Amino acid sequence: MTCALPVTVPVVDFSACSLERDPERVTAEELRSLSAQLHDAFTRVGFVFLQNTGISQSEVQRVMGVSRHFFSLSEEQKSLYSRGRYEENANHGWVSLQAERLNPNRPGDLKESFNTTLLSPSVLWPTGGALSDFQQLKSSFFRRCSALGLQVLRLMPLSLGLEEETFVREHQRIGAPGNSTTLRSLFYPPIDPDSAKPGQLRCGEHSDYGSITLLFQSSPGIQVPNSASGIQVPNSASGIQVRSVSGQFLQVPLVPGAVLVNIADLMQRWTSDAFVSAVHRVLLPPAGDASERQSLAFFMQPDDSAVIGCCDGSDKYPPITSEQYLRERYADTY
Ligand SMILES: O=C(O)CCC(=O)C(=O)O
Ligand SMILES: [Fe+2]
Repeated sequence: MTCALPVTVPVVDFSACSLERDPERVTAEELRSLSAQLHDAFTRVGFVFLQNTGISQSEVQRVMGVSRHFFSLSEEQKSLYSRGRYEENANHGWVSLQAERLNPNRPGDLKESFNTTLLSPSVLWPTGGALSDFQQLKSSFFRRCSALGLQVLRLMPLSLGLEEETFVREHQRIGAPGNSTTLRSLFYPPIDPDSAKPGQLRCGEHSDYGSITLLFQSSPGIQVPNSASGIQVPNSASGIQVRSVSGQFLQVPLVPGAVLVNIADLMQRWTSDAFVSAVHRVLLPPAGDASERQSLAFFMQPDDSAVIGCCDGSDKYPPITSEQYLRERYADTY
């Protein structure tokens, strides 16, 4: 019998491995303790809040601010930067409202987004006026998130009895062709719930695709399953789908200054289900709430050619390349 305890997302003090700290000065005991706290969160909930990471609230606000200016451009202007225009990586660029269904059984999500996947010189960036530092802010935030994400990926193997570089060595090409790690700015416009289609959400139920995701939110909205012990993992050819048996969700609070980190599907496969890639979603605002919402998600993805098997040596999931897995998931979404 499973006992469905209500879940809260743990909050962990990350100062020992903050980007501000000299990595040479971190003690083995600090690494062990942080790794154990991540292990607890990732096995029970799949989500954790990290405080004192070195990424400041003002940095986050600047990136959200410049993103907001971009979203206020006309459709015609934004379409110059549409997703799908680069051969080096199809994911880079702007995605319009309702173009994506993260839950393929629902109408298109009521969100717009801008994906930064490539930092290469071929990229056309919006410029001028309020967007003059768009490229600089996005590129530098991308690099900061990458540095933080790699710190987390370096801590994770320790608690699993694996070698420190196990996950990091498959993330060598972040920001370059051959890796699809993406910084995504999301904009959820104000909604009149009466005009939404039946079943339509801001962001439908889904799990993320890659290794881990870092999330920064302007206001609460994201929901996770409210019961960890009811999680089941059907093993299907097209990928993992994690659901809480109860089907109920918990509203994640906002922890000011903290980064929400979650496990994604390829990491769940990699760890033979030790770490949980939990389904999450963003509902429409309640009736009468005309506020907009923004978030920044940094989706870390192993290099395209990385072959993800099970690191415990089991054959619970067949090996799959990072690129193949991502391609299958995009096919479900668009
Ligand atoms: O905007 C959010 O808070 C979450 C978005 C999300 O889960 C996603 O884009 O994968
Ligand atoms: Fe997500």
